[in-house]
Amino acid sequence: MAAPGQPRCASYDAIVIGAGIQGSFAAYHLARRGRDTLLLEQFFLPHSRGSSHGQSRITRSAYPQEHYARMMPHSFQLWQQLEDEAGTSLYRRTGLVVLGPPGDPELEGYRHRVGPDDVLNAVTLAQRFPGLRPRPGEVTLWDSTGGVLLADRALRAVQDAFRRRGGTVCDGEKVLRIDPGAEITVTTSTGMYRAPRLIITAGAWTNAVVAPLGLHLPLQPLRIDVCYWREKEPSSSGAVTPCFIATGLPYAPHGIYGLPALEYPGLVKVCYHYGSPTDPEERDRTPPGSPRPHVGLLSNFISSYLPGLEPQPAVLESCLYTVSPMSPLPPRWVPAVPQALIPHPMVPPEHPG
Ligand SMILES: Cc1cc2nc3c(=O)[nH]c(=O)nc-3n(C[C@H](O)[C@H](O)[C@H](O)COP(=O)(O)OP(=O)(O)OC[C@H]3O[C@@H](n4cnc5c(N)ncnc54)[C@H](O)[C@@H]3O)c2cc1C
Ligand SMILES: O=C(O)[C@@H]1CCCC=N1
Repeated sequence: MAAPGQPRCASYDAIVIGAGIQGSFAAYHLARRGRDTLLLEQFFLPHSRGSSHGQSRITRSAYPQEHYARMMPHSFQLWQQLEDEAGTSLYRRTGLVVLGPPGDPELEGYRHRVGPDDVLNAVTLAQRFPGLRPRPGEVTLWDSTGGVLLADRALRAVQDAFRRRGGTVCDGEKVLRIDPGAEITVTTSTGMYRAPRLIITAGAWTNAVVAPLGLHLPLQPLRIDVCYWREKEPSSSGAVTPCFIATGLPYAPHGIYGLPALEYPGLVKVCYHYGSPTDPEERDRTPPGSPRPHVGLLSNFISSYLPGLEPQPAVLESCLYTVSPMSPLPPRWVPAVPQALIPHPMVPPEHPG
């Protein structure tokens, strides 16, 4: 224990910066492999300042991106593993409808991820998702593995499982400095820690964390309007609609997605899959009356595709995306991360058998 007034300096096998879903799972899997791990978080947990808060996220198999699609079988196994360990359900299988104009590149990216029987005709769509009204000629695809991850519950579950496996969570501790070396030293607002391995999962604050190391990654934090829309007629009790993703909309080039009413009874979450550039520290400092252009395009969409919802949001919350350049990074791009920051070869991931 450090002398009074001096920061304590504890040593670990690994340190993870940022207790969002990425860092919390990284720490949990390190602890599963017997690594003595410290998970550092600047805000007291739980918090709603980053990207992982809220009740719901979509998960699915049908990603146009090959690397995501390839990960998903193992991802579903890992979710099941955590549900079994935590003794709670984290994934609600609702099915997912992807809709868009024939020939839309993103829709075609989905098409070859689903089977021929998963191209829905109007009758089948009406049975599975009665409130959704595609435009004439639009294609609707079905991903039966699509569903809702209970995000807040998942975050608690993985952090609790990490602690149960001997992991240390220090929240309300902001990382101020990283000194690379064979033993990396991490200095926070109240302590100093050392480990041979460091994982940085700081989300929208990543560049603020790595800047003192002379690093700047091409990342752009975005403020996301999280919108919930009231059902004009309460859906029959217990009825859970599928999730959906709408692509190829000229007025919404990044796509629109929706999840069934979960967080707030009678309110359906429908959001635009993009946002406004922001500083993570300024996300909620939008002057009253600031324009929210994405809410307007969502109202337009809802009036046409989801006429059972009131076309004005009943609840408006905020979240953060951190996006990298839309175009694939040139092959030569490798972050010039000091060697000391690159984790030593760890125990290979458990065979995803
Ligand atoms: C509205 C919205 C909807 C989404 N929908 C989906 C979806 O349906 N499906 C899906 O797969 N994904 C979805 N996502 C994306 C997903 O939520 C994010 O990719 C994920 O939550 C990112 O997690 P993270 O841990 O990287 O970031 P974060 O959750 O932001 O975690 C980073 C953490 O690092 C901490 N931190 C930063 N700096 C420091 C520091 N100096 N010291 C200590 N701690 C620090 C922060 O406080 C934060 O807690 C959505 C995101 C949003 C915002
Ligand atoms: O990729 C997904 O499934 C989701 C869709 C909603 C917003 C973010 N990601």
